[in-house]
Amino acid sequence: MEDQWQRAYDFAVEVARKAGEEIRKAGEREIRVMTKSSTVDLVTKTDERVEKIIIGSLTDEFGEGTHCFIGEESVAKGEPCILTDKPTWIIDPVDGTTNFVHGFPFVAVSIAFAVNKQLEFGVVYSCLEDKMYKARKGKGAFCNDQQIQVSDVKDIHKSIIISEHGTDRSPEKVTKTFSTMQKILCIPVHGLRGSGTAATNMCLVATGAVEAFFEIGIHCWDIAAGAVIVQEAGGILLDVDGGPLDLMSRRMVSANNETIAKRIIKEIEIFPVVRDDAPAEKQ
Ligand SMILES: O=P(O)(O)OC(CO)CO
Ligand SMILES: [Mg+2]
Repeated sequence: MEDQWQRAYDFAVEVARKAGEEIRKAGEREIRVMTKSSTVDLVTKTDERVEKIIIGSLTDEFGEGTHCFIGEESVAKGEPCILTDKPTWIIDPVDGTTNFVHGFPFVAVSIAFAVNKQLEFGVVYSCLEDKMYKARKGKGAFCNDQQIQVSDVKDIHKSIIISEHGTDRSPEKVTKTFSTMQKILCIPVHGLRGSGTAATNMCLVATGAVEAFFEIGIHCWDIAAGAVIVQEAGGILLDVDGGPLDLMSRRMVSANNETIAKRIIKEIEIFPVVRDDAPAEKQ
């Protein structure tokens, strides 16, 4: 049924906007910061509250038990992170929590929807910029209702690449991350950037502001919505080894085209990360 999920898509946009308003208001008050996997992996009451608002709104709309949820803060509290064939919402209530805490102006709500393990649509609301990015499979990608498209640059020397440092600060991983960045910078490319939110980074690929975003260590909720947006804007998604993207692998290259993606992949120093869907004892 072609339009089966249109209501869900439209509702996701409404919910993302409501969540973004909550984040904006919360940013005007004092923010109490807690930590998760390390002292630089930050979380706030706003992350937890906004995730509850999103899941609560979706449950009220679509009924208890009809849809599954993978939410960053629910998983942090022990909920499973397994993608099944059932209709599943993949949610990051506050992507860019560190930015939110510091008032660095890129913070996004990321909501994706998958059925039979295939992403149907994605919504990223960059709430401090008031930019609503959305895309539904086969229907194009939009920012504030204007259709968006990736850049047509094929020459890596004329590109801007985005990446992040992540929250794992073990010296081996930081060394590999910086070594990759150094090699890419010295190709040379026009520039290296990082907005501090994976969801926004992917939207920047989708609008053509940058040619590629890659990262090892991101989670499925950081990239699921952005993945649909990049693809619908004409871009591609790959694993850092050049294979197909695996949403649960915590590794991703998103790019405007294969030429740029493959050139970046040549320079990426891969390090191991624990999959999002690994059993709890391996996390
Ligand atoms: O701010 P969050 O949701 O922890 O996400 C980070 C990466 O995990 C930025 O994308
Ligand atoms: Mg995130």
